[in-house]
Amino acid sequence: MFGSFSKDLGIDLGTANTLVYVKGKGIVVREPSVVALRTDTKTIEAVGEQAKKMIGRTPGNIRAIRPMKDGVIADFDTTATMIKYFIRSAQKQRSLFPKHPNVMVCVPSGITAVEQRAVEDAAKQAGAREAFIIEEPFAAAIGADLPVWEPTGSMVVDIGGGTTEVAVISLGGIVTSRSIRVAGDEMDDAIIQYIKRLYNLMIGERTSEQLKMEIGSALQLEKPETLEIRGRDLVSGLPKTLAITSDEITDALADTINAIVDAVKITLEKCPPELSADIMDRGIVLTGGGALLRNLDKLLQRETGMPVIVADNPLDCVAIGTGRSLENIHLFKNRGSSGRSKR
Ligand SMILES: Nc1ncnc2c1ncn2[C@@H]1O[C@H](COP(=O)(O)OP(=O)(O)OP(=O)(O)O)[C@@H](O)[C@H]1O
Repeated sequence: MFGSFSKDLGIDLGTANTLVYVKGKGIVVREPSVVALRTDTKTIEAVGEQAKKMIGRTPGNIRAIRPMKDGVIADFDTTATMIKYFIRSAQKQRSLFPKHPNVMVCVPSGITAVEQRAVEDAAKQAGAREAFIIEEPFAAAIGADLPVWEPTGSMVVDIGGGTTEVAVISLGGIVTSRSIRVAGDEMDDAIIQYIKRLYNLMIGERTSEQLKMEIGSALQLEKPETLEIRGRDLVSGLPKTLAITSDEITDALADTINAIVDAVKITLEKCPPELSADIMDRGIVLTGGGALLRNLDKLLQRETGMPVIVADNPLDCVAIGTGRSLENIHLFKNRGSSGRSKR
């Protein structure tokens, strides 16, 4: 019955990026989770990379939206359209695809049963034969090669765009977890607010993300760096160029990063002692794009006293784990969604 899953799809439906994984082929689609809608005709103008380019640059009749923004499905129809588009993109790349593959979709662990059902329905509407759900930290742990099915504790911290998911996993289940709606997007917002407050300069989301990625750091750098950015002066209303330092970005990100550190500490406090000992041996593993923020591992190590490791290819762990979980699809059939919290 479960003969070949090579053509089934794993979808990491992220708030920032959506990745599609095909077994034996790897990641075949990697695009921003953005949809551009025409407000007058209510039609889709663009999806993915094309739509992301439109953020902050649309005329009145086009709206670029991120349907998954805060880790929840803000808009069901748009999410369904987006899933459909990504499944089609994957199918286009492999002409041998069946029309109706099984689809495993990865969702934030904080979503409600209703939202979970909405994702399953969206995948079915998009042509999936059967749709399965896997929780994000569980998929991240599989993708980071952690021994999730064994009787040993593994801790994963997945810092994405909309949510940070912290989970302790053992024997195929989430023992304890915490999902907070504080992650990369919140960091970008914090930078926007900081620059506005300090310099009366309004910058866009893309510029603040660039500052975070290029000169951002959780701890001050030994050799501070600077980046020139452009924005709109709120006093004169005119465009202005400004050099921002890495120390300023560290300052701007402090509150957001503290919230992530607190989520990790609280999860550790709730962790059964035997599993804490396993985590002490193996270390806390960071995944998701936020794991790439410089020195976040060092800061977490200092704050928790635990070893902290950034996974290889942190941006891909969830998609890889979602895809690999298709190999154990029978477990998902029997149990509903595997990795479901035992809380
Ligand atoms: N080098 C970097 N430094 C800091 N942040 C980064 C870096 N590269 C990517 N990011 C951030 O990582 C986030 C995207 O990560 P990822 O693709 O794992 O999220 P997602 O899976 O789409 O979101 P979620 O897990 O909330 O559903 C974005 O906020 C992006 O700005």
